[in-house]
Amino acid sequence: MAEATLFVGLISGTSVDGIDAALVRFDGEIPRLLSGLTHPWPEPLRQRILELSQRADGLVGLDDYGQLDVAIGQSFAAATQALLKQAGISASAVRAIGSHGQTMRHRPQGPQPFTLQIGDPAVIAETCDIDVVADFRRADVAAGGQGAPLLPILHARLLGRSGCTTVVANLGGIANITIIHADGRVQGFDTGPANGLLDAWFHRHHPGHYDHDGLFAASGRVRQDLLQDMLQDPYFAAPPPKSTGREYFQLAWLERHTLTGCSAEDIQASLLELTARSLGDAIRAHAPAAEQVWLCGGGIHNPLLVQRIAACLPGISVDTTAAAGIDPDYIEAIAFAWLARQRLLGRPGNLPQVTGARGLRQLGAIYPRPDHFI
Ligand SMILES: Nc1ncnc2c1ncn2[C@@H]1O[C@H](COP(=O)(O)OP(=O)(O)OP(=O)(O)O)[C@@H](O)[C@H]1O
Ligand SMILES: CC(=O)N[C@H]1[C@@H]2OC[C@@H](O2)[C@@H](O)[C@@H]1O[C@H](C)C(=O)O
Repeated sequence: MAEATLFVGLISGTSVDGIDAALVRFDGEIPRLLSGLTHPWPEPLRQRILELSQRADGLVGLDDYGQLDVAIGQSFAAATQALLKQAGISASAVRAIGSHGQTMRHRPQGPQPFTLQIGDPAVIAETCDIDVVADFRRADVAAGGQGAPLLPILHARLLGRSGCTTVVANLGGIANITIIHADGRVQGFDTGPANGLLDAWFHRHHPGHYDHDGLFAASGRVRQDLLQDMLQDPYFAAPPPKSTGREYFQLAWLERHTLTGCSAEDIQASLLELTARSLGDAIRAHAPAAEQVWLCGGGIHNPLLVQRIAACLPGISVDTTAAAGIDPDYIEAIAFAWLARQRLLGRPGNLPQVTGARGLRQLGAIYPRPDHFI
């Protein structure tokens, strides 16, 4: 029997801007995006996620936690149904859904390291009548890894070019890079904050979720004293493997620096420059031979951010992955479809040299659809 080739990938990232859903067909090993959409969060649910995922004390009642897990699962199911309707595809044509869920906490260090992605996969399987693979990060963390970033393995397969050092930079809530060295070696880590901090500062001063086209940042000027102070954070110079999240790079982090005398727009400009500088510094330090940088993630729609990143990387060609035929807005959702397929085929999904895990691991747990006994 021919192998079923349609998969759905779902993720809500650290920007919590919406649920990205991708319908993916595999031509052999290569995933092709057939249809994609970003399903909006109900606003109260989005606010709740943002509040809890950044709360320093992490306090949440068990009832609250359980309900949030189910509510997020219901929204992920609704995203899938909207995607299949848009594509004119029935649930029975889809082999499986790979659901990343919503990251609420990421603490891969310490005596009990953990990473927490929620959005009840059983609810998604039951509602959509499709097998679900979820909880992709835990096995890597249990094996001593960071559990993130997970995309480097796919970035390397899709965008690696032998003889050319290539970097893929994702501008999400957090920024992360994959380095594919000319000899094929792959590295990857989170470089620091991106849209999460930009969105939070913007939203404190304006209605709306983000600084559209970077106009607010463009109206301010970069405060070098503040920028240099922020760049002193030990995260930036720490060696990989490393990963971070919104529980660290958030407004409380910004407010630990001296902001007196800085206007709101100066701080927006300085945060944007921090994103560009920390990314550029990481690329120059870890990929000095880089010739090509491919950008993806929501930050590519911020022209000022893209311009500042290119300015931090003189002599390197900087383009979005669209120029390589990969939709920069859906590469993460495509990756979770790909990871679900890896799991069903019994293949590993992590790259130990990236995450620091003790070895290759199958990632994700399977939640079968109602009539599927396996
Ligand atoms: N026109 C625009 N101008 C400025 N910023 C934009 C624009 N469009 C999108 N963005 C930014 O992109 C963000 C969404 O990015 P993205 O969807 O990659 O985040 P994410 O999936 O949560 O990220 P990740 O999981 O990688 O952390 C928005 O919150 C916003 O900051
Ligand atoms: C714990 C977690 O959700 N990490 C995300 C986050 O968003 C960007 C960056 O930080 C990256 O490390 C990761 O997401 C992508 C999908 C990854 O694992 O490659």
